[in-house]
Amino acid sequence: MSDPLEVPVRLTAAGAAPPRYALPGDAGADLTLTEDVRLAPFERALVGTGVAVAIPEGYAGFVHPRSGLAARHGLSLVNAPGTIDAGYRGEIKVNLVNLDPTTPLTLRRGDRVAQLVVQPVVQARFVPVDELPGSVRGEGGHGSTGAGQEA
Ligand SMILES: O=c1ccn([C@H]2C[C@H](O)[C@@H](COP(=O)(O)OP(=O)(O)OP(=O)(O)O)O2)c(=O)[nH]1
Ligand SMILES: [Mg+2]
Repeated sequence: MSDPLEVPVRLTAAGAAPPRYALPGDAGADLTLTEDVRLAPFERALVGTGVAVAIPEGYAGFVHPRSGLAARHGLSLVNAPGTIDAGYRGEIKVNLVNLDPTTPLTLRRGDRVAQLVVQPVVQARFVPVDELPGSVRGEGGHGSTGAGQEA
C-alpha cells in the first residue's frame, strides 16, 4: 500500500478516540460516540464523535454507516455518506437514524457507529454551454437500461 495520507486529528471530548482502521487495508476508519444515545424506531439524533480533523486540500472525508450495525439493528445515517470538507475544523457529527420499525436501539459512549473514508476529490469548473457533447446514454436515466425487469 502507498504511504498513508497524514491527517491531523484533534480530540474534542474527554475519552474520545481518533478514527481507527480495524484491519490493515480497511477503507473506513471507525468513529465512536462520545455519549450514550437511545433511538426509538425511526428516531434520529445528531451526536458527536469527539474528533475534529484537518483533511488536506484535494481530499474529503465521507462518513459512512457500518454494515454490521445496519444489518443487525437497522442503524444508518440520515445523510449517508456525510461529507467532511477539507476546510472543516469542527467536531465530526453523525446524524444517526434507527431504521428498525419496531425495536429501540441503545448505543453507548465508545461504540463504533460510523466510519470515515478519506478520498481524493476534484473541484470542477462548471462551464455553461448551449449543447452538451453526445454520449451513448444520452438523456436516459431512472431505470432506462431495464430496471424493474429483474426479479
Ligand atoms: O455527517 C456529517 C456531514 C457534515 N459534517 C460537517 C463537515 C462538513 O464540512 C460540514 C458541512 O456539511 P455539508 O456541506 O454536508 O452541510 P450543509 O448543510 O451544506 O452545511 P454548510 O452550509 O455548512 O456547508 O458539516 C459533519 O460533521 N458530519
Ligand atoms: Mg455544504
